[in-house]
Amino acid sequence: MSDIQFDGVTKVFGRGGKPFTAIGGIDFHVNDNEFISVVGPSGCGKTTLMRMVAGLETPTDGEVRVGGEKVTKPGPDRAVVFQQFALFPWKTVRKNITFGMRSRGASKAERDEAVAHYLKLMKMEGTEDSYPHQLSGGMQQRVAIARSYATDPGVLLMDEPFGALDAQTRTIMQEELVRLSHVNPRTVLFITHSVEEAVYLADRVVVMGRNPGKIREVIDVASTRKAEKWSEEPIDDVMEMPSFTHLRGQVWRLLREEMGEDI
Ligand SMILES: Nc1ncnc2c1ncn2[C@@H]1O[C@H](COP(=O)(O)OP(=O)(O)OP(=O)(O)O)[C@@H](O)[C@H]1O
Repeated sequence: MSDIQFDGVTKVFGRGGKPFTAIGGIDFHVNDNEFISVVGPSGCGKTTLMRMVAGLETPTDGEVRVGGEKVTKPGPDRAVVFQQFALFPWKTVRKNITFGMRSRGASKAERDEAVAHYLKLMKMEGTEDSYPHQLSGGMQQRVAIARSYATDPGVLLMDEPFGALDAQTRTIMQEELVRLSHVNPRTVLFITHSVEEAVYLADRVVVMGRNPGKIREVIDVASTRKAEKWSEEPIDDVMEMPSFTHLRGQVWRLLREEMGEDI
C-alpha cells in the first residue's frame, strides 16, 4: 500500500527573522495508485507540500504518512522527478536508469531487463549507450521518468516535470505518462501550472489557495474520464470534448478566484 495521508500538516518558515506560515494545516488522503494533480497560485506551497512527502522538509506541525509510515526522511519508496532533468551527465542512459537499482543491489539481469522494459515503454530503444547531452530535452526527461519508475517506488512525486519542454514534446510526454500509468500504476503527486495538463492526467485535481497554503477544493476527474472514455482518444480530441472543457473551466474559475489581482 502506498497511500499518502496528510494530517494537520503545517509548515512555518523563518523569513527575515519572522515566522511565515507556508502551509496552514492540510488534511488530505491520496489513495493507493491514485494520480493527483496539484495546481495553485505561485507561492501557495505546492513544492513545500511535495518536499514534505519526499522527506526533504519536515512539517512544523502535523504529519505525513506514506503506506501508514510517518515520513521522517527521504526513502526509496518515494521517487522525485523535477523540472530540471537531473540526469548524471557522465553516465549513459543505461547507467542513469539503473542508478537506484544498483544501490539497492539489483542483479545485472534485473537491471538489463528494466532498461529494456522502460526504454521500450518510452519508445527510446537503441539509446542505452547514449549520454544525456546526445539526447533532446524530451528524451532526457523520459530517461528521468524511466529512472524513477525503475527503482520501483510506491510513490512518484513530480514537480513541473514537463515545464521546460516545448509544447509539442510536452503533449507527447503527457500521452506517454497516461499510458505508463495504465501499464504501471503508481501513487502520483503531480505539480503543474497547466490546468489542461492537470485535468488530462489526474484522477483528482487539488486546487490550492495561499496565505497560508491550503486546499481550496478537490475536483474529481476519474469518473468523467472513465464515463467519457478519454483514454481511448488522442489528447487533442480529449481536450476538445465538452466533458473536458467543463472540468477545465471549473478548475480555472477556482484558480482565478485564488489568484485575484495577479491575473
Ligand atoms: N526554505 C524556505 N525558507 C523560507 N521561505 C520558504 C522556503 N521555501 C519556501 N518558502 C516560502 O514558502 C512559500 C511556498 O513556497 P513553494 O515553493 O512551496 O510554493 P509553490 O506553490 O511551489 O510556488 P511556485 O508555483 O511559484 O513554484 C513561498 O512564499 C516561499 O517563499
